[in-house]
Amino acid sequence: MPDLRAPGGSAAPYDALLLLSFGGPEGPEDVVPFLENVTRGRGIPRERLVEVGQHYFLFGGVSPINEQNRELLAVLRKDFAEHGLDLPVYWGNRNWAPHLVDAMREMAGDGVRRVAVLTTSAYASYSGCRQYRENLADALAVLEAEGAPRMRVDKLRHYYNHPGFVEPMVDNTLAALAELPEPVRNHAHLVFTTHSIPTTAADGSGPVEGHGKGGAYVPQHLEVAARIAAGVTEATGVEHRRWELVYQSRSGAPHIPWLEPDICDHLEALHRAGAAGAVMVPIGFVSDHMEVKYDLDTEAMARAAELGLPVTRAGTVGADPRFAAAVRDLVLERAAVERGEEVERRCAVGSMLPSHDVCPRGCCPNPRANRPAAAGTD
Ligand SMILES: CC1=C(CCC(=O)O)c2cc3nc(cc4[nH]c(cc5[nH]c(cc1n2)c(C)c5CCC(=O)O)c(CCC(=O)O)c4C)C(CCC(=O)O)=C3C
Ligand SMILES: [Fe+2]
Repeated sequence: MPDLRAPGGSAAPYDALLLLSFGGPEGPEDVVPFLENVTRGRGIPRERLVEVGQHYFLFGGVSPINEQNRELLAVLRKDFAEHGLDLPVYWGNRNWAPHLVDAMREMAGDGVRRVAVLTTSAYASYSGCRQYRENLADALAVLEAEGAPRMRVDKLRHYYNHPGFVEPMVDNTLAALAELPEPVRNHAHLVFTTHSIPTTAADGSGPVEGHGKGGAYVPQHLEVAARIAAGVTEATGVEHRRWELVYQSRSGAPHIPWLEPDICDHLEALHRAGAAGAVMVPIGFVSDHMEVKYDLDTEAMARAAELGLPVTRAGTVGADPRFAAAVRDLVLERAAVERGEEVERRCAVGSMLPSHDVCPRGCCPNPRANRPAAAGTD
């Protein structure tokens, strides 16, 4: 079979890669309109919005996410150029400029007709998967209404178990362990964190036939956590058996059940149980954006300091060159599939299979309404 990573691999039939992300405010005047975009029709209590607005104002109204996506774009373009992959990379967001629809309009104007899409979410869930597909359908509808030529979008598969995602996280966890005082290091808990979502959303995530009750969201995270813990154990020779998956950034009404425990409650429980210390490993995110800078570095770290519990935090993959190489691998793999070629080697580590290419009917359902979604069976 052809080596997917060989120089000059073909991206045909794709004309472009689109980086599709969440977006964030870039100044104080952006904060409220950004939050309005994020929460439109989602039943988030007003108090929570005021509170989250404060998180942004604490950082001058600037979310780190856009700058981090610019860095990712740069490293993707560099990686593609160095490997003879002639594929332009565009960027659009769900909630803030550069908006998805503007990126799509630009692509259409540049003659792009078929696009591979990378979302900055590695896992299955409504927020991280189908909602982006709905955003793509909305943008395509706008272009159609404007009389633009037809464009086809394909979303690349979930990459949580790609070695280019897991391996940098192992190194980042090792670095965070090394920041702990020596006597704590070998006994520290690895506390993996991800975005809490409503338990009903977790139950419906991923193709139901593949996961059944409980959905794919939690098992996918448990898989990544187990791989990182194993990688750390291998590198240090110290068995890191004590690890947990916990949740952060809960919003929504209090009477609706979301995934638990919360990171801050968990740190308290660790302290009560006499734990020596902990490393927080934010496996749920691709960059150190506001959910990491505020919810972990500010809030959870303050709780740890109150408790006197030594805690450090591992970085996310961000613009790691191995992640960029993984994206290239995913593009070349999918391009080969779309050309009708046999693809024998799909990179994935651990016990779960490489994710599906095309979201099957009914996966990651929208909890509020059945809306058109692109790049899937329904
Ligand atoms: C699964 C998931 C990811 C990971 C996958 C992915 O990346 O897509 C994620 C990422 C992010 N979430 C972010 C910000 C926010 N998320 C909110 C609200 C919500 N997130 C949810 C889930 C997720 N969110 C959910 C179920 C809600 C409730 C409302 C709803 O059902 O939609 C709110 C509203 C206020 C609040 O209540 O917190 C904000 C401001 C930012 C930007 C950070 C920055 O600015 O640097 C990022 C990357
Ligand atoms: Fe969120």
